[in-house]
Amino acid sequence: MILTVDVGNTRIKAAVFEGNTVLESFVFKKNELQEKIENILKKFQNCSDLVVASVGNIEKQSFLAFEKHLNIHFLTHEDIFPFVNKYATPKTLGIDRMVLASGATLKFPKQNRLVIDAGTCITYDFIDENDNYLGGAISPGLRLRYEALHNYTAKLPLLTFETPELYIGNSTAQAIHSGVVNGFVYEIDGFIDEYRANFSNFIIILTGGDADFLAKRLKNTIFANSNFLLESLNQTFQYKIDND
Ligand SMILES: Nc1ncnc2c1ncn2[C@@H]1O[C@H](COP(=O)(O)OP(=O)(O)O)[C@@H](O)[C@H]1O
Ligand SMILES: CC(C)(COP(=O)(O)O)[C@@H](O)C(=O)NCCC(=O)O
Ligand SMILES: [K+]
Repeated sequence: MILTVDVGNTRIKAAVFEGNTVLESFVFKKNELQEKIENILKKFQNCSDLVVASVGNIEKQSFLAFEKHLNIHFLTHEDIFPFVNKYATPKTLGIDRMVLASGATLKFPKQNRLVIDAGTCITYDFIDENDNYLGGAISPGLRLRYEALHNYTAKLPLLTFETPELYIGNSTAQAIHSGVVNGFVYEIDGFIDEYRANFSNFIIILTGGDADFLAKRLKNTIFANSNFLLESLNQTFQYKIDND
């Protein structure tokens, strides 16, 4: 059994795998890390390895207390990945994006792949059919857009997500919901159209905290898998064992 942990900038996601099957998945806050992992390990005592990808401000030290129970693998750029990294600044590429690219490469061989992760940020990652990781884009995620409008203006309230009634927002609240939510959806559809115009034989993977919401609203039909990062962590770990 493998325990995978994804430390994002908003939340921590974790899942226990037996082979390729998810036995249980968890979502929690950063200040709950120690307690939640302890509980998971109490419940799943056969976990042999803990595999972590962290882009949040949680470092390897936070997991060392669990070393008496299982092996800790804190993924870094030095690990082995199944793609050729063509990013001009490979050392600053987010480890979450590397794991997503790795999962897409292993799960969908010999085709162009676009991974869209709608989390704190939206990240776009493109791996071509020859397994070259080319890069993509980073933009503010849904919640971050609401917060940015509030934090960097004098008059805009902090709203929580609501589906806009129209694209012509007829009040401050409706204008914000239209700008944030419709803007978010238009952006992603726009990027997908751009990739489609340039690449054929091409798969899109949508994941992250806003994936399910998005899948219903995008004009492009996409299959959403909110566990894709955790599944990719599990697969990246298997790949590391097989190739080290
Ligand atoms: N309970 C929740 N807490 C925070 N964000 C949530 C929650 N449920 C859904 N979301 C959405 O998930 C997005 C953050 O995604 P998530 O995958 O948790 O981010 P990260 O991987 O960067 O930590 C936010 O834009 C927000 O709209
Ligand atoms: C872009 C990110 C902040 C996304 O983080 P997330 O939304 O998953 O919490 C993260 O992948 C990161 O810190 N990247 C480093 C810069 C780069 O990938 O080029
Ligand atoms: K992301």
